Amino acid sequence: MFVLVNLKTYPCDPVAVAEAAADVAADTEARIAVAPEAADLRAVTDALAGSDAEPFAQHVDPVPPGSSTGHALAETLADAGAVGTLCNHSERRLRLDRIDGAVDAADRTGLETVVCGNTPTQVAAAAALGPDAVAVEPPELIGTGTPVSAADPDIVEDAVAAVAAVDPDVDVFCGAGISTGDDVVAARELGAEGVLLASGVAKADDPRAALTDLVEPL
Ligand SMILES: O=C[C@H](O)COP(=O)(O)O
Repeated sequence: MFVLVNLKTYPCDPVAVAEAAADVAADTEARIAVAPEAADLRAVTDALAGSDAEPFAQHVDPVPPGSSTGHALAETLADAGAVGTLCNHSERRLRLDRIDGAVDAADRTGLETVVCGNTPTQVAAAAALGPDAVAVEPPELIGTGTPVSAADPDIVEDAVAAVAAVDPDVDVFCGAGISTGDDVVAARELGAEGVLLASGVAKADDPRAALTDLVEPL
C-alpha cells in the first residue's frame, strides 16, 4: 500500500513530519510519501534523504520553463527533490486540458503523477490521461475524520472498476477521512492500492504515532 500524506497548508512542522515518516518507513513494507507546501519541499527532501520515505509535490502546472509567473514548474519540483506530484486535488482543481498538460509536464521531468477526482467517473476520465495513479476523494468527507472506506465504500469499489476498464495499469488510491490503520486495511480490501490523507497526520498531536498506526496492520 502507498500512504501519501498531504500536509496541505496545515500549520504543522513539515520537517518533523518528514523525520517521523523516515523513521516509520524503515519498519514497514508500505510506501510512504510526504507532500508539503512547495516552499517546504527542499527541506522535506533533505529530511527524507537516505530514507525509504519520499517527497511529493501537492500540485504541478502545465507550463514550460520561462514566462510562467506564479506557477509550479515540474522541473523546479523535481530539482527540489520531488519524486511525484498530486494534480487536480479537490482544493486545487484544474480544467481537463490543464490536467492533461500537467501530466505531460510531470512526465517530462520523470515525476510520478497522482490525479485526484471526486467520483469514479472523474477518476476514470483522469485515468485516460495516462497518470501513474488516480485518487478518488468525496469532498464532503475531506477533513471530517469519517473514512471514505467506511462511509462510502461503493465509491472506492466503483472507482477501482471504472479505472480498470480504462487502463488497468493506473493505480487507484482513495482519500478523505483516512486516519487509522483499520481505515487503510479497509481501503485495501476495497481494491485501493494506496490512500491519500492529510488531517490524520498533519493535525495529530503526535504525527509519528499517527503514521505508525496507519501502517502497523499492513
Ligand atoms: O489530500 C488529502 C485529502 O484531501 C484527505 O484529507 P483528510 O485526510 O484530511 O480527510
